[in-house]
Amino acid sequence: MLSVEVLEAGYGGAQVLFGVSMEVGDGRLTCVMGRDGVGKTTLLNVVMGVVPVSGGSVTFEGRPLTGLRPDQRVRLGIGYVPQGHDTFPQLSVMGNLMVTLEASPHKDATAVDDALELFPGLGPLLKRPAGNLPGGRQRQLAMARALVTRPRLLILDEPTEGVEPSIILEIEEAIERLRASGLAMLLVERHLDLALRLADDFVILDAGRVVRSGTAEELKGEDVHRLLAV
Ligand SMILES: Nc1ncnc2c1ncn2[C@@H]1O[C@H](COP(=O)(O)OP(=O)(O)OP(=O)(O)O)[C@@H](O)[C@H]1O
Repeated sequence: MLSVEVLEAGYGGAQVLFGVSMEVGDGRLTCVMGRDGVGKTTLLNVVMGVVPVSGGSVTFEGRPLTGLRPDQRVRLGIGYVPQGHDTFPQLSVMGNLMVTLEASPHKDATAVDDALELFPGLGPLLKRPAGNLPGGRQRQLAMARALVTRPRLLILDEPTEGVEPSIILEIEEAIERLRASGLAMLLVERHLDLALRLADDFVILDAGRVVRSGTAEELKGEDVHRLLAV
């Protein structure tokens, strides 16, 4: 579904990713892990076209993404939930979802119902300005917005970072349900226990290079903690 090959990327003269190759298979969840600053977010931003590549390629469903803008990648079927609160803070929860629906290629309102069904905690908050919601609810809204576009690949950058424990559970459940529905996902997650519960496949980065990759089963016997410890 998503194929990254021998990717080189960075910011100006500062190279961050060195020959990174990885895949997300149909209906599979691939988790990218690694210490702070190893290039996880940069990898996601390259897939979305936010950071340009200086070498290698990114292919989605057999189509090279080179030269496509982020919004064009969304239209092709890639949903992206970046780190932090990716919502329109002044708009209500429903307003956030409707704006996204209007910008989506399909304009099928049942996509809003489906997204809200996945996050029942948002139901009583539909009229509240997004910027006034607790952090975890904002994160759920950002995920709901990405889902309204009906992506075939969903990219999540640390969806549980800074989120209240009770809402972390809800987010984990939502990711499990999306996985059961067959949605392919690319996830950056720093909590190894959570990642091991959710992921089919792993990619571990260190200093911009892939140092381990494989299925969750293959990785269980390895000393993964060593690669993630600060
Ligand atoms: N916009 C930017 N301009 C210049 N350098 C950047 C920019 N964004 C990130 N970097 C640098 O690129 C490197 C990789 O950062 P990146 O955010 O991809 O790491 P990460 O693995 O996602 O870490 P974290 O979990 O801390 O976000 C770091 O050295 C960082 O300082």
